[in-house]
Amino acid sequence: MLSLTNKAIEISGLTKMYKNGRGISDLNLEVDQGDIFGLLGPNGAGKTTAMKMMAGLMKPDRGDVKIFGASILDNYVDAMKHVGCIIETAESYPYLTANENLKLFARFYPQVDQQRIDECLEITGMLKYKNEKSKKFSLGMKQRLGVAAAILSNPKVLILDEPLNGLDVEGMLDMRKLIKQLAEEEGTTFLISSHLIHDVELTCTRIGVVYGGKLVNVDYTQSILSNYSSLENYFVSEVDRNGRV
Ligand SMILES: Nc1ncnc2c1ncn2[C@@H]1O[C@H](COP(=O)(O)OP(=O)(O)OP(=O)(O)O)[C@@H](O)[C@H]1O
Repeated sequence: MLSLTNKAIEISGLTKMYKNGRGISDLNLEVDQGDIFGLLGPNGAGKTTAMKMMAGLMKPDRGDVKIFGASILDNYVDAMKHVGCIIETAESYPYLTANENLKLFARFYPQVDQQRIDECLEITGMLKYKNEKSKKFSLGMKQRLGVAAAILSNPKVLILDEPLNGLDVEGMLDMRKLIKQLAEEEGTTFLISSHLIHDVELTCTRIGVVYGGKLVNVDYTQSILSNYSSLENYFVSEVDRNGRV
């Protein structure tokens, strides 16, 4: 049975240390339903490692992640039922069309039919490219196709690793709009990682600063911006407070 909680994601003591001593340790975090939560941190801070464990792609050394009350360790199938993700890059088969790519993904979900595929293409602005091969797509179009694949099953939680990475200004604006639209209209909860301060500021409702393998602080974007002159200043002060590595 899933518990009736408005906590979309509950992370406790999540730890993964690689043999070289790097990774992420003792991550504790709760993300409410409808939040657009941003993990902000420099390259190598541990964001991708944390997200891989949240999406069940990597086994933690310690700790657990619950998605709507279901543990990824004890109840993986129920936990993952609610999750769509793009970790590292949005992969697609280059010689297949957008539609054919989505049909391949749809095989995992018996309830996803051609109508839902078209809906996802429409939501992500890809319907007009439905029958074009993905090898011809720009990075932004590939990212959008990745999001279309990630939302096929109507997941309540979307985990997106650097979703704005490599996009041009228009691509970023589109992707940001899409994330906000899904949060507002579908109530989707987002966990996003980024090393770009400005992106996180404009996209996320809550922000967690990750630095040197630790989550150093969590706050609402509004509250940060009312206490600091910019998110950049907040970030620098949090990093300094916790000791630079
Ligand atoms: N498979 C691995 N083996 C050993 N070390 C690793 C491995 N994967 C990542 N690391 C190290 O763990 C640390 C965290 O990496 P991670 O990819 O989680 O960071 P990140 O915050 O996502 O960075 P980026 O923004 O560059 O993607 C880094 O120091 C990295 O070098």
